[in-house]
Amino acid sequence: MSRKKTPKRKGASGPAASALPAADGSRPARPGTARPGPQARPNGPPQPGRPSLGGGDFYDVAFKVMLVGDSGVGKTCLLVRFKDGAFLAGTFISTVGIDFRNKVLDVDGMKVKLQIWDTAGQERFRSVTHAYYRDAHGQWFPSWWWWQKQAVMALGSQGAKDPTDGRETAPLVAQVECELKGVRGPSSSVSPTPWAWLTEIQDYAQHDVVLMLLGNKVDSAQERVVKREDGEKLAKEYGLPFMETSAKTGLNVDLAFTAVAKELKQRSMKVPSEPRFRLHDYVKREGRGASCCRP
Ligand SMILES: Nc1nc2c(ncn2[C@@H]2O[C@H](COP(=O)(O)OP(=O)(O)OP(=O)(O)O)[C@@H](O)[C@H]2O)c(=O)[nH]1
Ligand SMILES: [Mg+2]
Repeated sequence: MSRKKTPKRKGASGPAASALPAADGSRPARPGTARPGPQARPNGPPQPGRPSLGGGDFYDVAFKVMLVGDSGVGKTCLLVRFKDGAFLAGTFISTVGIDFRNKVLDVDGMKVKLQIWDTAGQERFRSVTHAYYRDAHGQWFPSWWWWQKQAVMALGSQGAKDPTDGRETAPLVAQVECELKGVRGPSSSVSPTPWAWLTEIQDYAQHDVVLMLLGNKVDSAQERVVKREDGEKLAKEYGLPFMETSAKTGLNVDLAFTAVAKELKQRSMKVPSEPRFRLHDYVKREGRGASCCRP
């Protein structure tokens, strides 16, 4: 789906590959600095005990999480809310290429590092995102603690208008319904077009990827066009856990990432004595309704 009036960063005509972080999470080398080769571990040579993020932030296990969805649905804002507890209000600056942030969570007494990749929703960056799905398998790091499992959080918007600047967007449910029915809408920026993300995840992500569907921007009752029940119904058709979130108010943001971290940890650890964690039940039980958290 194309977007109207998206301010572009100066000189950004496509993915600037040299400026993008490597799929293993390392940043491009500055001039005059050496870049670790693909076999280097992100935290240096293997050490007994817990690896560190560099700033004394130790963790037991690390996973890669990707945020995908159309441009403007709020991926960057969701990540900033989760990482820094803040909301990026004001002018919408569309992500160019891809970026990531790390956050370590305490999950049932274990330090779980999530390396969260914020992808660009714009069509012209699609091939960049595809490459990062593939590298999320972690073939570069044949280590037992690194990149064992992958998660993708697919975002849509529950509103028809961007409450920040009033631009129109096709809401999540309309778009996904188009995909379910195989309908191809007219190529207008507001008409729903098939939601290509689930097909893309099937094609490019790990076969046992942890998936979650998020309906973002539920903070504005006036702008909402998708009822929560409709989002839930749709997610059920795909067999996906579903949560409504708001990067603006913080509604369900920590919860969504925690749920994904719990599922990833359980799938990779398989501690027989631990009760089985059920992602669907957890989000259903713990998720809060939009009316609880007005800004
Ligand atoms: N009201 C409201 N606005 C939001 C929310 N999340 C994001 N926005 C606004 O929506 C616009 C787009 O947000 P971004 O996070 O930059 O969107 P994105 O999905 O990263 O877009 P791309 O980088 O182009 O893929 C910005 O103007 C945000 O302020 C939300 O939960 N509520
Ligand atoms: Mg973005």
